[in-house]
Amino acid sequence: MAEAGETELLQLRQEIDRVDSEILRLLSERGRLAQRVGVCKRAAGSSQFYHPDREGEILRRVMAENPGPFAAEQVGRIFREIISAGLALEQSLQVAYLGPEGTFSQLAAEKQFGTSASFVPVANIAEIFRQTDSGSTQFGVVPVENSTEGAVNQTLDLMLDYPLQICGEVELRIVHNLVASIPRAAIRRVHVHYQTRAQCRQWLAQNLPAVELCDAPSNAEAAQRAAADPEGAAISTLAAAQHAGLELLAQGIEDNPENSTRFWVIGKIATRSTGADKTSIVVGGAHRAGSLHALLAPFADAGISLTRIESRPARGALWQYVFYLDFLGHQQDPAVRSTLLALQEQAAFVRILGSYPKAVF
Ligand SMILES: O=C(O)C(=O)C[C@]1(C(=O)O)C=C[C@@H](O)C=C1
Repeated sequence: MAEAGETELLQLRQEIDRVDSEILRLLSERGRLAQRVGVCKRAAGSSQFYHPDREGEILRRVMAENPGPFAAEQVGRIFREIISAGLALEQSLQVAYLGPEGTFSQLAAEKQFGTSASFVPVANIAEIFRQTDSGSTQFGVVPVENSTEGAVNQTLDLMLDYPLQICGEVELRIVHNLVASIPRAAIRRVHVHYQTRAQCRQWLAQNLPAVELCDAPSNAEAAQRAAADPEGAAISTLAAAQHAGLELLAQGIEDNPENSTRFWVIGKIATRSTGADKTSIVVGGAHRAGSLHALLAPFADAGISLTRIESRPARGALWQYVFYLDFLGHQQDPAVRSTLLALQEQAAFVRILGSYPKAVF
């Protein structure tokens, strides 16, 4: 490198060192403030240290103020980590998710809580509800719907079995990767979870038409099986691939580049209104003509946007249904409160599953 260029490089690195020291000073200051918040809460007799509503407000604000050059989502992720590290000084949060390690559920849990929380992988969705209900973990992260595959019915049904509340929402882009410890030309088998296989069908047909596709019970297990198979590859997350000692051969092989999964955070806390919230409810209508229309009319009258409607068979009543509704707004907002009152007059039953800040990024 020319001498002038080298001098500039040295100067720029000195500037970066100076800025890093300043960032560190401010991080420490923020950490101490978070500790003082913890002291205040304890003095007030509160044991609730995690506030997804407050975190949502902070992330929205810094992302809106972001002057660049980083993308707003990157800024959001960095601040999520800072908050997570601060919260770990106040309290160690235990969060149950659908394991094993390296699943999309783990990525979703980390996206919501940052990596300083303690994550507990469990074997199935029902176990996430059990652990959270019994207090073994304070929170759980459960999948609700995939943009390609639709609703996760088990999660919807379990919401009715437990007195837990939805206190957060996570949206995760689902990126699939071909991973292996052998070169692409040597692949004879691909270990893959059936949902992942459905989401990568075209790519597999075009790029690996001759390989055998072997069913695996999860993306993480697919990676483990590929690691033990001298002619095998897997489709998995990068985290699971790393865990299994596999290398990335092709990234982003899902057929639909918008492929996403939505998760709910379940727990025993209520959040306050932040101005950017959603509410989820379950309603059962009378078994008569026009009853669905009657259930939806109060929302239309109040100008409240429904973001999702899902029906499930009602238990113990043949050919009757309950409806899961998600809509914008918080149950503390006056318009939502009066709409819920109007709805209660129409419906056989209404259960509010929770109001929570909308996914921020
Ligand atoms: O404001 C609070 O209640 C805090 O505990 C501080 C803080 C933060 O770091 O900003 C930490 C954890 C909460 O989930 C929300 C915010």
